[in-house]
Amino acid sequence: MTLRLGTQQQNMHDWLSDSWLRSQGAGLTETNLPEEMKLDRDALEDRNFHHKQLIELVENHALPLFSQLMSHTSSRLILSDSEGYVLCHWGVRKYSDKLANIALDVGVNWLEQHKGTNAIGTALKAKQTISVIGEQHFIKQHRFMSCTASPIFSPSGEMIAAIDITTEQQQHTQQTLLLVSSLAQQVETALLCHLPHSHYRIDLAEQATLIDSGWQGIVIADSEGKILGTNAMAKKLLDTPDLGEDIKHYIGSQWPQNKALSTHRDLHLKTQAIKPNKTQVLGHQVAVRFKDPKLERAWQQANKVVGKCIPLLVLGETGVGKEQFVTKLHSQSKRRGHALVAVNCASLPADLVESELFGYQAGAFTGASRTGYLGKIRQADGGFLFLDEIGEMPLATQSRLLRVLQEREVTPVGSNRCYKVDIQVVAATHTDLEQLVKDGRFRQDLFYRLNGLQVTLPSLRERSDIEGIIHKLHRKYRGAPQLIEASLLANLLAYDWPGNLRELDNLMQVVCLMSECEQEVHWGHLPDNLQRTLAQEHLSPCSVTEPNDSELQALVNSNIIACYAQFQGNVSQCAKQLGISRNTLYRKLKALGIKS
Ligand SMILES: Nc1ncnc2c1ncn2[C@@H]1O[C@H](COP(=O)(O)OP(=O)(O)OP(=O)(O)O)[C@@H](O)[C@H]1O
Repeated sequence: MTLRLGTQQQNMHDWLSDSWLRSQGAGLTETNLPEEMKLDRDALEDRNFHHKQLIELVENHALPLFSQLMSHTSSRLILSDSEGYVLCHWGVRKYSDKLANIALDVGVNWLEQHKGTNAIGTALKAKQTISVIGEQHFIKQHRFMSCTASPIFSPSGEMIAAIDITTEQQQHTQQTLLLVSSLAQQVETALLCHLPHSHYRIDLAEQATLIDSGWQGIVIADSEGKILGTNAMAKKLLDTPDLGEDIKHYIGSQWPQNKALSTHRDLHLKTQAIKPNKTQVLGHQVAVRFKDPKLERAWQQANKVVGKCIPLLVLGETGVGKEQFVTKLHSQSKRRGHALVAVNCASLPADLVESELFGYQAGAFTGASRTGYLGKIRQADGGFLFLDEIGEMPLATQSRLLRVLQEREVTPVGSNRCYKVDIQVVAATHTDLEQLVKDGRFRQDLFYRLNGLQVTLPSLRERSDIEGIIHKLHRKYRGAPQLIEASLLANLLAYDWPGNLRELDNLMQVVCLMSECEQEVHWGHLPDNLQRTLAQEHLSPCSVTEPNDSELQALVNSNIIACYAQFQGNVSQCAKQLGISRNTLYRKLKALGIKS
């Protein structure tokens, strides 16, 4: 705590004047709103993906407390990465619009050199919790707000992010400083507990009353008692133990004891077993990324082949997220330092396909640029060539592409020189390529070339994590915390989603806009067409009682009701117990008149 709050109180004027000097040194002026440095959508998605686990931990460990204490005020909780890019923010929507006017928005960089003295940038620079109140902001237009930010450190001590609370100036209190430090600490503790192979958490303090205070020391150990990580307080109490050392050297050979609470020398100890967690971190990698087993299998398989440069063919209905899947693969691969060049084979003009893909020599044809053109394949050298909608590629181009894939070299249009390329080819389509081959519209030899490994991404209706996705998108688009009406949720879960993630994403964006400032999203917020579709399904004869075997059906119904009661309304557990899908269970419950 002392470390985190640092010396802001004592050296108030030093840090502030230093920061103002740095702002001036960066060429900023107080009266001009600086030009913003903003990530494009894809780059922001990549960063958010990279920090997926951190964002989840902030949502689970910092957001609830923030919402409880601050959600009624004009305030926002903001998370930036260590490079100052805002990744996410939560809180009152109205205030978010006001902050968007000064570009305190996702994807924008708030380092001091871009925005002058401000809590996020200055806390990242100073590596400690900083409050920048009203007039202390360097830029005049920022002075209506007060911000407090604290850096977040990974278990290995690397600064990975900053968490910030921004309020209207008059609403800023000293407690905010304490709150933000505490939120950062909660997230750091959660990161510690998610270390791979973590098995035991040992809390320690000099006084028993401090054990559960949030300011205790924490040591994480594996199943054999080897230390995997510690927080700053544990480092202090145990005199900086080495990672990999046996915890017994520090807290006695009796450990672990049968009882959770114990003492050793002057320390009070509490030992707990950590439940294996699905999202434990492996460096920057997340061991399990997708909750849906089919998608997770596709992801694991795809990762294996892209490491080996084997062509990957990604299949799936339109809107299932094929492009995003490939973007993520690229960002996790060894080739991420090189380009991901996407070619939409459906929208390539037929007469330009060749020059687009293979490039051309200067002056190769009328209208060609004087300097020539490298072409998509050579642009992708060292990286990924993503051939989207491959089923739409004209036959003539298919044979040239085949040659490139076989020879791994390109001859630009109008040239007789070959250029070697090193590319990872990934193709995607929502069409049935094998059928196209049978119909003679797709070359069989090219199909086999592209089909090193084939993965099929599941449609949204097949996915077991659809409820989680609905809530994730709801969190993404809503302003303040908000509920989803249970019957609406049940219907969304039972819907077929022909447009898959694209349709769900658009819908959640619309309903969040329609339900702005309301506490609950309900039917009335749905667009008319979807209301009609869902209502038809709702009224459709989802009969619970089979007419010719009513006794048996009554038994089935009472079994469903008993099971539902036994699991206290937990649909997932109940469906598992009954051996039916969650969607089927929702339909059955609806037909039984039970609100789930
Ligand atoms: N994991 C995800 N979570 C939420 N929304 C997503 C996710 N993946 C994709 N989407 C949404 O679905 C839209 C479609 O994604 P994407 O373009 O990757 O699908 P696709 O399968 O390539 O579609 P098509 O076959 O039509 O080209 C995206 O713009 C995004 O809005």
